[in-house]
Amino acid sequence: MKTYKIACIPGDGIGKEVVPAGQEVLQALAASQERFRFEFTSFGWGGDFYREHGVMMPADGLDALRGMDAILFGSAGDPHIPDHVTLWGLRLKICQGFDQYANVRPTRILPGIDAPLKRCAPADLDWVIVRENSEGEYAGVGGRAHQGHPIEVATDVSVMTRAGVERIMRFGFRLAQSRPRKLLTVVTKSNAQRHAMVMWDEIALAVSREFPDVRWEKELVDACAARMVTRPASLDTLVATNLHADILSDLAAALSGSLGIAPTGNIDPERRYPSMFEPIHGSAFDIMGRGLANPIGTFWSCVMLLEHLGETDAAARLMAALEAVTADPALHTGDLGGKARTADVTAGVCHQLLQR
Ligand SMILES: NC(=O)c1ccc[n+]([C@@H]2O[C@H](COP(=O)([O-])OP(=O)(O)OC[C@H]3O[C@@H](n4cnc5c(N)ncnc54)[C@H](O)[C@@H]3O)[C@@H](O)[C@H]2O)c1
Ligand SMILES: O=C(O)[C@H](O)[C@@H](O)C(=O)O
Ligand SMILES: [K+]
Ligand SMILES: [Mn+2]
Repeated sequence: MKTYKIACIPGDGIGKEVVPAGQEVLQALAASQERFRFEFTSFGWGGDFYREHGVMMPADGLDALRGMDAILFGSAGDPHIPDHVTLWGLRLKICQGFDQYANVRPTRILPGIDAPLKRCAPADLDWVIVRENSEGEYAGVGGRAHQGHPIEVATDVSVMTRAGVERIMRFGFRLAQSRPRKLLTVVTKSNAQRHAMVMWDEIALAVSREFPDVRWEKELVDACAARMVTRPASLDTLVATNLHADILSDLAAALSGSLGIAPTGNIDPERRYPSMFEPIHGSAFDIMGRGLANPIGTFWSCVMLLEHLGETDAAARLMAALEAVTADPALHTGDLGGKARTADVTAGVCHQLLQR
């Protein structure tokens, strides 16, 4: 029997609730078959670790993760620590440290979910957003000087490299090619941002020639946001910069019913390092510590984790189990208008796994 080594990093806020739930579901899945088992190692990094040690994770923390087959992550974000300290000290340290340059964010309206768009049938919304995950607006380049003085200056410089754009475009085209519609929307802002985004467009055109069977188009990000609402069925696979895709993917999640449902893979396509899977949401300060968080986004991220490991049958079983649970309104959490608790949804998915 194969053993997969999984690092669990709950982090902060509801991450501490949804990651153990994800672990429980993965354990139930493992127990139901004889092909593989999991060896989980949990890391108590995040805001509490920061209060004790002054850093979100140890300086050599990446070394502890290096030999893992995958990472299951919760959220970085603590009400008492500045958001840029928590995000950069944990999530981005891992994503950038392991060069997980492709952030993949599928969105669908799952069975039983009452999505907010009245003219959008479930079949009309089936997207995958590919987020550039290593550079751009998140390059971390910039600075502040003369703090507090009238002449204070601050910059956040977006940095795009040819190598970085080429590899994410190729990833986007390849993903579009693997989906039935073979349609890619390249999200841009090359009207206003006249240097890097123009290079982004040029590289899209060059890479498109390697994929003659993929239909592709350019769309400005503001128009793309509107189109997601007005013509959802016209979209399929999208590729966008780090920040554009961050925003569009929260919109996509909301249009599919809730931020609590949506999954992410932070993928190193070359498999030099472990990839990291997490719900797209954050710490949810308003509901944390109360057992109210929707764990479905984490479970769907576990499906992506299994797919990444090549366990496609197990992934399909888990997806079917969580779709059976979303189909039952009695198992909807508050974000979906229901009264169920994290533990009810988790038990529901584990119960479904026993029947499949
Ligand atoms: N990947 C990450 O680690 C990550 C992602 C997003 C935000 N953050 C951090 O989290 C903190 C809070 O950020 P925010 O408020 O902008 O976004 P958020 O995603 O934490 O919450 C936004 C809203 O969605 C709701 N929500 C989110 N997930 C839910 C779930 N599973 N079930 C039910 N409701 C859910 C919350 O209750 C809140 O009302 C900040 O520190 C931010 O930097 C971290
Ligand atoms: O980009 C961000 O702000 C964070 O990555 C978070 O919002 C996310 O989407 O993971
Ligand atoms: K998250
Ligand atoms: Mn985000």
